[in-house]
Amino acid sequence: MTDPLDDHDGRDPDALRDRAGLDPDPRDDQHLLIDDRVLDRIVGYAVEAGMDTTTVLEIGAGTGALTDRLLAVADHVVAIERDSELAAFLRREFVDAIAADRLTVIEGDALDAEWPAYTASVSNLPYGPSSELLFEMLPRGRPAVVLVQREFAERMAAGPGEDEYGRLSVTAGHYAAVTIEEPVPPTAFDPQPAVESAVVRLDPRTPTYEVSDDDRFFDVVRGVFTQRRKTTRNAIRNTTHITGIDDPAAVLDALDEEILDARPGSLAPETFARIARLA
Ligand SMILES: C[S@@+](CC[C@H](N)C(=O)[O-])C[C@H]1O[C@@H](n2cnc3c(N)ncnc32)[C@H](O)[C@@H]1O
Repeated sequence: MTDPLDDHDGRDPDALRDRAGLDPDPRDDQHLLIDDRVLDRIVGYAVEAGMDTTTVLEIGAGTGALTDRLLAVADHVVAIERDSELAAFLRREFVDAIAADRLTVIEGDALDAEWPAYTASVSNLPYGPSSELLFEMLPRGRPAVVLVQREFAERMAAGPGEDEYGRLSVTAGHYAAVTIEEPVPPTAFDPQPAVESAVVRLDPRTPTYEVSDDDRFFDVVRGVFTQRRKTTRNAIRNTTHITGIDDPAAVLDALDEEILDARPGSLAPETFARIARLA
């Protein structure tokens, strides 16, 4: 990978943490990324993928180690941070970038705050709400590079037949191609999380299948995967209260035996779309 931050002498993450003078609290999902190389590579993945960096949204800016590197490649960065002391620190630390109208700091919960229009999102997401935040992000159709728990990343990126394949894979894949760029060990953070993390790239795409109604499609995926150990035939029969399928017999009649005998974990997203259309 070429290094888009080659000429950028990034702020040292340890020095940022010391200047902020706060003890990051894991109960508030505060795991600061302190490995310079990982920080640089996260930004590198966005640049290499050709993401439009006119306005980059960062959720959970912490002490600004990633924000600093984003400012080196973006025209404008919007950083949302829930912790009021960290938001105040960011405003002090990046006073020049704010004055130059290159950085906006929004203090608040990213699940409640109004998000600005943005061209790409690059974030070390808070673990607790990462799923909700991603599903806020994905329908907006903007590319993203996010750091999330590795197990979560693997479930998002999995394909049919893989152990991790499930509702999360089909739903995320409906909006974007999901690529795991690299695993990140707990030692890259302060304080260290209990689990491994991974950097994930999300490239928005239009699905190769058609659904008449996204919500109906997601209900079918959710319902059928609640019975992942059953055959698809039984999963469709048993979950009409979730899928909203009015006439399961008609849906079963229209599907091939091969699909009906298979477990939900081996069905391609196209097949879920077909079931949703039949429903
Ligand atoms: C994993 S840390 C990342 C910090 C920094 N970006 C870094 O990479 O070192 C997540 C940050 O998100 C903040 N945070 C947690 N929940 C949040 C929420 N719901 N909305 C906005 N920020 C949140 C935490 O205070 C913390 O600063």
